[in-house]
Amino acid sequence: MTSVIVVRGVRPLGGDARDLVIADGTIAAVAPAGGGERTGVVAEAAAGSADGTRPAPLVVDATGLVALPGLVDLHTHLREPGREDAETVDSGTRAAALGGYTTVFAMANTDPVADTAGVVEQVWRLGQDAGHCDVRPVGAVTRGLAGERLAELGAMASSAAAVRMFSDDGHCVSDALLMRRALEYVKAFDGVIAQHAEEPRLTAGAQMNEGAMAARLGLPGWPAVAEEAIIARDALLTGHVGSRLHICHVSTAGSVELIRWAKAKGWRVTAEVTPHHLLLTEELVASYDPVYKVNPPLRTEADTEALRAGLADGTIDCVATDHAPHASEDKETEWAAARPGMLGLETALSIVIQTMVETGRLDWAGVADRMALAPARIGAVADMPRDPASFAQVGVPATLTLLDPEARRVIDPLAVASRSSNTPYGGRTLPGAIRATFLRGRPTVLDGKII
Ligand SMILES: NC(=O)N[C@@H](CC(=O)O)C(=O)O
Ligand SMILES: [Zn+2]
Ligand SMILES: [Zn+2]
Repeated sequence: MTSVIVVRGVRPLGGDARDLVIADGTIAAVAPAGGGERTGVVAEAAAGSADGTRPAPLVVDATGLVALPGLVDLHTHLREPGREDAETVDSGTRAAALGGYTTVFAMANTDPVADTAGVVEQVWRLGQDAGHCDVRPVGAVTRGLAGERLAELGAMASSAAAVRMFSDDGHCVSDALLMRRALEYVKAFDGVIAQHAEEPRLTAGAQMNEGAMAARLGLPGWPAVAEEAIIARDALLTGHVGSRLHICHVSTAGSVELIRWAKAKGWRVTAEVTPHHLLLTEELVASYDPVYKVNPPLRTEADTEALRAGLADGTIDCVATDHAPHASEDKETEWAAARPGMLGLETALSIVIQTMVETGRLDWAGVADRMALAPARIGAVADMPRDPASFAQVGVPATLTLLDPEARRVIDPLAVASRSSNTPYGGRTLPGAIRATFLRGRPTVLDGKII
């Protein structure tokens, strides 16, 4: 039996209202809102069939909602295997679907580390079993994230998980020769190395952004140059070997300049920025509340401005959450002992609306590009259209999310889908709310709730 869904009155990328008919996972018909009743396409779908061979469809009233392509997160920590008390593949992908995501890339810093075909296949299967969104495992670059010997990159690439992105995230691949070898290795299958850019000698003992604020608070500083030195080095390396480099969680104005320079050279460098680095600044550290402790650290207002400008002009290709759940015993402690990292999946789109849409820096097509199309290209996600408009056209897989742009919601850390509660937005009122998410025609979220 074919399952049919009729989405009424939705505005793809904020444009004119449309009725969409979804059948067998793909978009089967698109008509001006209400117009399909006259031409019969939507009316026929909405009626089901009299003889019962086709069931009455699910009708979703999407009046006033904006449709975007299903969001893609290149940087999620799902914590399984190893720290299932903080997050599981199931709980993390529920959070993802509720945030409008249909694909997440699961970082390799689990226990055991995702450095073999066995572990990446396990994570990939857990994602399939949970069914809330596609899970694409990221493989470790080095064995055990130890930075000494390359992991089994080829075996992970040819495994069922078909790994294309490799990262030691949490750690920097600081050895230049190892980084060069990794870049060379992944060229064979057009893979990409995602670098956590942090020169470890320059950040030993660091607790927050280096500068006047750190001096005032008496906390050891994490200088911008520790990030920028690695970006410059790796851009040169990737240019030299002709491979693909992706920079994780870019956090400084100087990094944006370096990436602009590398792209002008024609080198294959891409970059992501997190929602929290677009919005939050180091002033929050004055509270000594570890919910604001993150790596790289929150920076200055000038940095957030440069990051917003870089994302707007495409120097920074995409937004990635760096969703980093931590159990309360690892977070609710004194600043120096707390683990770095914050939740992101359920609030990312809201923060992008606040920092990029409401400020006039991106329209909905721009949001679709930076949160879905560009990350899909970087991570080699199949089935993503090449231009923002075509995700809601006849014949394409119905992988999309419906957003109420007028909604306002107050974030309650205890009411999130994630197993952890370390959101930095607790008590804040954020714009926008996801009402529904569809993965290849199957609803994963309806009425703002997990299916
Ligand atoms: N961002 C963080 O502060 N923490 C991440 C690791 C990382 O992204 O570097 C984590 O795994 O908790
Ligand atoms: Zn990192
Ligand atoms: Zn991370």
